[in-house]
Amino acid sequence: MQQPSRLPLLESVLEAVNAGVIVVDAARRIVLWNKWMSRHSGCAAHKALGMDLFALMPELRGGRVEAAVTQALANNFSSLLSPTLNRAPFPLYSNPAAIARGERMQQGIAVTPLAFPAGQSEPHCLIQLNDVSMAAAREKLLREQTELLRMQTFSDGLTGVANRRAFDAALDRELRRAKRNGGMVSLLMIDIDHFKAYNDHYGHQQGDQCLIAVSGALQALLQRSVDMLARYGGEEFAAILPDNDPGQALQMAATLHERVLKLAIPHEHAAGPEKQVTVSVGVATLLPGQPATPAALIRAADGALYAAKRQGRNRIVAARQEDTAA
Ligand SMILES: Nc1nc2c(ncn2[C@@H]2O[C@H](COP(=O)(O)OP(=O)(O)OP(=O)(O)O)[C@@H](O)[C@H]2O)c(=O)[nH]1
Repeated sequence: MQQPSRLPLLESVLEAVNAGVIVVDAARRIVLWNKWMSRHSGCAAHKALGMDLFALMPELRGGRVEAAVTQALANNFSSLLSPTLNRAPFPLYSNPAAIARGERMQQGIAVTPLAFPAGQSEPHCLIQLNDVSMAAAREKLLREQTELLRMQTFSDGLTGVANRRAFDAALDRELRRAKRNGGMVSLLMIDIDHFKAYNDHYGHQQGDQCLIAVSGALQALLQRSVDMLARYGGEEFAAILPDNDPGQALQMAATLHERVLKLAIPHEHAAGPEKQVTVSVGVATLLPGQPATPAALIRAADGALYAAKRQGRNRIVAARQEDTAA
């Protein structure tokens, strides 16, 4: 049986394939521009053929696509352009709606020198393009979901500040760092006064709003990236202040205490004379070289908080330095 010519068959394949196919010659003139390219660029083959690729799409000049084409033609090197680094160098659109939105397709691009039998032809270069928009969108969604899960794992659902798990990890990390560098770590335990009475009087939902307002105010005051505010328990918050000495920690405790007062949240059974929500704060500091464990530092700050409660609430008490040591 006589074999039919393979050329028309190859041409049909090139036209039908679900990928962009461009071939340029040594002078970077387009010698092949398949249907996929026409459809997604809006430029028909009869217009593209014979043109310098970089005159047809000037924005490709000086970029990675031009560098890859030059490498292919001059040095016979292939290149794969990472879709992460080169999201959409060609002005290509997935569909008419995307054109209307001005939203380019994200592209996977391979640039390959075309092999001809030695000496038979000047070098040519094949550029293959794939629409990776869907894969990129899926990847973006996955990244967002991962970030959301990470946030949920380490943040408190009600207030959005760090949760106990994140607090434990951060305190451990900061104590290790302090030990390595001979640094300090201060810890504040902050507890809303008579919160049970607040809940009983105003209801649990308003209690939740109170927790959100107080944590938001505290969080806003912790400006350094190394500081961490966490919800330690029901109505108890903890602030880790790396590199803060006892004086600085007391100053920060006073600022936080004052800020909660300024919220002026009415509290019928308040600890202070103003009948508004107040906090008690316990402060402890690990000094350079002082042996300490997270448990010892928490115990010291908690003990100071307990003392503040005993002394009448709405106040700040610092732990004795020897109570901080492990
Ligand atoms: N609304 C609300 N209340 C909470 C939440 N978590 C804990 N609580 C309440 O916080 C209250 C804490 O009460 P206590 O531990 O007796 O302390 P307190 O009434 O604040 O008294 P002092 O700390 O001694 O001033 C309890 O009534 C808990 O039900 C929460 O997520 N939302």
